[in-house]
Amino acid sequence: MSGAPSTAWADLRQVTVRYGRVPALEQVTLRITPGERVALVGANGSGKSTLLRVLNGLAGTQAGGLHCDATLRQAMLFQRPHMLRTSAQNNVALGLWLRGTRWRDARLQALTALQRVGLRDIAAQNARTLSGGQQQRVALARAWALRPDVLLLDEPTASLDPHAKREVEALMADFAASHGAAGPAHPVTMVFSSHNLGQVKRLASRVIYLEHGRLVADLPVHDFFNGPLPEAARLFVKGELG
Ligand SMILES: Nc1ncnc2c1ncn2[C@@H]1O[C@H](COP(=O)(O)OP(=O)(O)OP(=O)(O)O)[C@@H](O)[C@H]1O
Repeated sequence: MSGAPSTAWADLRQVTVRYGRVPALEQVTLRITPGERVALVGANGSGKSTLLRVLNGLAGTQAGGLHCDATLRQAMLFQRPHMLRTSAQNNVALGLWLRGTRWRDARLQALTALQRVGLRDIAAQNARTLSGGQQQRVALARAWALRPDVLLLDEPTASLDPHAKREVEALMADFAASHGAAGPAHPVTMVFSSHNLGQVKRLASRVIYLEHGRLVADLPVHDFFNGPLPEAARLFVKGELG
C-alpha cells in the first residue's frame, strides 16, 4: 500500500475493484480516521466485503489510490470464524505465537483474552465443538490478544441467534472503547459490515452505504437515520427496518 502520508488511518481515492468483468467497487473515495466506528451497509453484493478486504490488504485494486497507516496493527473477523481442531486456548495462543511470542507466554495471554470474552471456563475445549456464538467470541479473543489498533469485521453476527448476537455485539462495543498497541491516546478503529440496522445504530459513529460498488452515502450515524438520504439509501433503510 502506498500514497501520500496522511493523518487518516485509511485514505482511498477513486478505488476500483473488479472480479473479471464484475465490478465490486467503483471509484470509492473515503478517509477513515483513528477511533472511528464505521458501519458498511448495503444490499447483498454491494461491495461491503470487498471494501473490508481492500482495507485489510486482501484484495487488489484495479484503479485509484490507497494509503493505510502501516504502523497501526489490524485484525479481521469473518461471519464464520475459522477454528483449528484444537483447544480454544491454543486457537488464541497460535495467533500470538505466529507473531513471535513464546508458546508458554502465548498460552497465558490466551487465557487472559478468553477471560475477557467470558470463555475462561471452556479454554481447554476443542474450539470446533463450540457454538457459533462461542466461536465468534474466541475469534474476538484471538484478535484482542494481538492488541490491534484497527478491527475489521465482516458481518460478525449474521449467523448467530439473538442471544449470541447481543453477547458478540457487547464485546464489539467493549473492543471499540479500548485502545490498541499504539497506546491510550489511540482508540481502536472499528469498521464492520452489517445487515442489522439496529446494530448499526448501537455501534457505529458513521455509516457508509454502498450500492453496486458505489459509495452512495457517507454520514454520521444520526444523520444517516434521521436526515435526508439519497433515494436508493432511503428505500434500503425503509426495507431493512420493515
Ligand atoms: N471472489 C470473487 N469472485 C468473483 N466475484 C466476486 C468475488 N467476490 C465478490 N464478487 C462479486 O463482487 C460484488 C461485490 O461482492 P461483495 O462480497 O463485496 O458484496 P457484499 O456487499 O459484501 O455482499 P453480501 O452482503 O452478500 O456479503 C458482487 O457482485 C460479488 O458477486
